[in-house]
Amino acid sequence: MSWRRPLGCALATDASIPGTEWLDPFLMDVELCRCQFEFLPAQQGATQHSSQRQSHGPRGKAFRLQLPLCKNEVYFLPLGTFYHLVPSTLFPEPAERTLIPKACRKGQFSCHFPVGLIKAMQGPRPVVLSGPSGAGKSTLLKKLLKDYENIFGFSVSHTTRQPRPGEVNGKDYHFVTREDMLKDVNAGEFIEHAEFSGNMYGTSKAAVQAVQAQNQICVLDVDMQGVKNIKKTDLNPIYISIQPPSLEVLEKRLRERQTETEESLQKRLKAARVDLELSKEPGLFNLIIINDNLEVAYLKLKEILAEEIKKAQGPKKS
Ligand SMILES: Nc1nc2c(ncn2[C@@H]2O[C@H](COP(=O)(O)OP(=O)(O)O)[C@@H](O)[C@H]2O)c(=O)[nH]1
Ligand SMILES: Nc1ncnc2c1ncn2[C@@H]1O[C@H](COP(=O)(O)OP(=O)(O)O)[C@@H](O)[C@H]1O
Repeated sequence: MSWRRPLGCALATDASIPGTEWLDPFLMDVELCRCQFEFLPAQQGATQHSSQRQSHGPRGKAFRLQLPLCKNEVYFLPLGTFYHLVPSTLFPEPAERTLIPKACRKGQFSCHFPVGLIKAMQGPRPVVLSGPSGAGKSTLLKKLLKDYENIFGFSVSHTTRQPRPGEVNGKDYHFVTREDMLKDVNAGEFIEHAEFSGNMYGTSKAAVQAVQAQNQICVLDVDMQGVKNIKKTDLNPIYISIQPPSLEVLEKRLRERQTETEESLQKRLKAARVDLELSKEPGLFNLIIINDNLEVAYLKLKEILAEEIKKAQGPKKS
């Protein structure tokens, strides 16, 4: 077989739940944490892979396990007499995925997992890039997406602002009317949304899921309101603020970019002052990068993301 043995782990479940006694309770001496989970039929999942939609033998469809703590799906893998819980990123060919016994497909289970495994299953964390307009977020992001094409994926936001020359609908943004965006916001389709410089911006659930379904590190470019709102979700990203060396430099860059009217430029500068002030809040960002020299800033960005990049690259196939 072409896959590596995943982190060894079996499950201990509540003996009170019928049908789970086959799960091996050998987790006697590992560090444990407890969490609730639920089996969901694959077709109800928001982040299905096409392979999951296939039928997997006489007992029906493959089932995925959605753990509140985990971004990745996980599967049961029978190894000998034990059932091992493994993240889908480590999984072999779809045909080798196992089926979960019928009795376990419904309801809530209480399980014990080794903390290390939970961490492994969480996969790479998303990344939030924030900072004043004109600080260099898009420039750094584009470099990252180019150098790590299959590792990072951009969460394409919605906005009501007009496209700039060269911007592509569906790639840079989903350009929408305020009416449409409000409708979708009210329908609960957004993780967060904000008003910036007279326009609406927002991250849809679908935008993040589209990236995560590819097992890529999801990168979000959001303003300060976005940062605060994402903090209230369970996305658990790494927060990075990209900042200019000074407001004067910021103004110069924005003017030279030639994308703004005098009015929108002034609005951006005003927002930048507030942004820089708010970003001083301790703990708000994991890292603040002063983008003076682009190459130096890019190196710092890669440095803080090194661990996530390694996780996303996954174990070497043997
Ligand atoms: N909250 C939030 N802010 C966003 C989103 N997308 C973009 N922004 C922010 O909106 C602001 C304006 O973006 P944009 O009009 O593209 O101008 P630019 O940042 O100067 O290129 C920037 O601070 C972005 O980080 C989003 O989905 N949510
Ligand atoms: N380190 C830098 N030195 C000089 N110019 C820069 C640097 N970083 C970005 N720029 C330029 O500044 C402008 C604003 O950068 P951009 O990436 O569009 O910012 P943001 O996405 O944060 O609004 C762009 O014209 C970009 O080419």
